[in-house]
Amino acid sequence: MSRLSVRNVWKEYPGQVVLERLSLEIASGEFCALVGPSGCGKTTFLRMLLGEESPTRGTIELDGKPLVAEPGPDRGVVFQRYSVFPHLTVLQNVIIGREFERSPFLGKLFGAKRRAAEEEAEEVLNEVGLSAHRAKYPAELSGGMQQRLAISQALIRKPKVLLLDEPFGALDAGTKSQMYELLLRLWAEYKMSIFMVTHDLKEGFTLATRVLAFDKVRIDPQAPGAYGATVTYNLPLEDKIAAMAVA
Ligand SMILES: Nc1ncnc2c1ncn2[C@@H]1O[C@H](COP(=O)(O)OP(=O)(O)OP(=O)(O)O)[C@@H](O)[C@H]1O
Repeated sequence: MSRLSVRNVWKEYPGQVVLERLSLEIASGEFCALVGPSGCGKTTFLRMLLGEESPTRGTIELDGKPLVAEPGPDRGVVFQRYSVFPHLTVLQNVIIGREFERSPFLGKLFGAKRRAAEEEAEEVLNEVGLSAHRAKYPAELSGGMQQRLAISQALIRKPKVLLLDEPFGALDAGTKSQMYELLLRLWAEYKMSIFMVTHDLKEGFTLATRVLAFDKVRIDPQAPGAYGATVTYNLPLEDKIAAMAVA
């Protein structure tokens, strides 16, 4: 389960209100697309969900519990630019996703735990179609393959919530549509909630069960930082939600 409650959340940086009066109730397992003009705080919202940033005011709860102020294993994240480590092989890159989760300070796993992590990594690579490339380094992979690797790093932690920041922005159209199929399959299989920032409205409507549009409703031309953005449209895509309930 991963029900998200956002209650009257504000996020301010010195001299700038980024987000204001944000209130949302998102059911477990939904796929939300976050859209809106550049700089309106979509990434900031994702970073609050990840625990990298805290709200200045208001509360965010996951399954009725306040989000802890640091990234937890229940949340995985994938950015537009590949977050993979260039000096590690594909397999090692996935295992490290597990190592960071288990012991963020000590890192390495040994013995039976290491073997179990290797097996899990092999399984995830199989899911995303990268098994045959397990011994390669990221530089030897295409952009789409690198993004599949980044998704694998997040998936090995079996997150309840997957956060995606324009994950397909750098990919060509053909690779994108393959990635859409993969992501929808993984979403159904892992039963995660997904929050995905995208600049591509069509992508949002294709993939998501709910589109959240961020924008400013108040603007003071003399003081551009005085007001923040909020969710101006919260559009449930009823047919997709119905399909999700059946699956
Ligand atoms: N750590 C920070 N300190 C100060 N200001 C910040 C910080 N992080 C973000 N901001 C500001 O918050 C605003 C929103 O940034 P954010 O990256 O969330 O927007 P966005 O909607 O994701 O933009 P884009 O679509 O261009 O990626 C920007 O004006 C940015 O400069």
